[in-house]
Amino acid sequence: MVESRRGRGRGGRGGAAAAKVVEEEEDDYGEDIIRVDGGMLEGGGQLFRMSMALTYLLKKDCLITNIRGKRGNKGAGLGNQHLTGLKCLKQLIVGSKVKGDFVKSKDVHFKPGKNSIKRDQYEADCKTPGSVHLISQMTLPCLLFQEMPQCKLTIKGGTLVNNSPPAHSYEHVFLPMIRRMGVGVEYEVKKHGLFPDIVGEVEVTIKKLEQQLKPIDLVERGKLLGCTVHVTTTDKFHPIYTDLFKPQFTALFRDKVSATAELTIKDENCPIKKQGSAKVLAITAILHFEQPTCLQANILLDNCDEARGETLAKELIEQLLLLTATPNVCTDEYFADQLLVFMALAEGTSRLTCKELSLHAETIIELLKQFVPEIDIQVSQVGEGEGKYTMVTVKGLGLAPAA
Ligand SMILES: Nc1ncnc2c1ncn2[C@@H]1O[C@H](COP(=O)(O)OP(=O)(O)OP(=O)(O)O)[C@@H](O)[C@H]1O
Repeated sequence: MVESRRGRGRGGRGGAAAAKVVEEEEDDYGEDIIRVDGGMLEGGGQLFRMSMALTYLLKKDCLITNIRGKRGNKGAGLGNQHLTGLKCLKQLIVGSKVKGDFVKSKDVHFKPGKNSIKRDQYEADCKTPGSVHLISQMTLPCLLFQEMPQCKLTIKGGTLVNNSPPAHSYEHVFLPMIRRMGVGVEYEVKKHGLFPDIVGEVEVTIKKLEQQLKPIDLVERGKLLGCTVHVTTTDKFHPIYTDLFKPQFTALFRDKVSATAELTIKDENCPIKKQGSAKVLAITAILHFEQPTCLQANILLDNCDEARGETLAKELIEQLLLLTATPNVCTDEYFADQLLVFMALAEGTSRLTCKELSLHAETIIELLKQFVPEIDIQVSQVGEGEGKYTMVTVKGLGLAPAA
């Protein structure tokens, strides 16, 4: 819940820890502070990251308590990746202030004030394979509203790690979608980062917006044109890809998904130089449609053994079948939540369709409403029975670029 200082008692719902922060910083709180319960709905890292990004974008200080409150006692509080993102944002926004920026911290008070992003480069180092794309999730929307013409972020961490966008989906599905909205972004994987001990590196260069973001309309996809499958493995699993996976996938794809769509399988093995103990097999399948839009499914196995490789193609095909079963679904469950913030910032009305709204997406919608109570976001169900899907319509705020 977001309430102004006046609207609530001392300490608020964050419990004892939150009360401590409040007491320590009594004088720091303005009328406009947004208070977020970091354990609401999905209650994980994404809620923290987007709270911090919206704090800068909407120029409202934020106190987030109970960070990652749904991750249980062991997981709660800031992890390495979340902290690296926060420090990156703090450094980029010259003059901003932050309290609670340490590992395991459950409360963070972030005060960008009226300060803006004035650095044209920064290196964020996770020191572990924490997801570089999740650090980018927090920083990229902010960097659109920077003072410099562009900013080059070097992010060190994981590029193919579980529960986060894998490199190929990020590059070939997510970035093209936001480019359509006017985002100027270049992305390059310098080295893949893998669980448990290979720290990789990407370079993301983001251009300052010259005009407001354009809305996007992702409600029709048209004919399936083709499927690209990116297979990345550490050396040991190369034979699975060549001898077993490729023919199996080809057969299943032709049989069940489309007999005419073109199938391209890309061996992405080369960029991985084995340095640690990682035994990763990462497969991302991207379906390309006419309109244009892309749907993706991915599988990532840390600690893969050869027997597991045999069932992978079938698992991936199941995911692709689910994605293609409902006509007009244009985003998968993951990228729907990641697009919402851009839609909210754009000038005009954006729409997206997905099979079902994920809890991550519901959480972002709730967070946006907390930051901007008057924002107009409608969620509706379209169709019936098996063909039913969800449409989200967002009337964007039309945030103006930095002067
Ligand atoms: N397989 C996937 N493909 C694409 N995006 C993904 C995938 N898995 C997760 N994501 C996206 O990554 C983000 C994960 O957010 P989440 O809060 O779960 O992560 P986190 O920072 O690791 O925190 P926590 O450890 O608290 O879960 C979401 O935006 C989600 O949509």
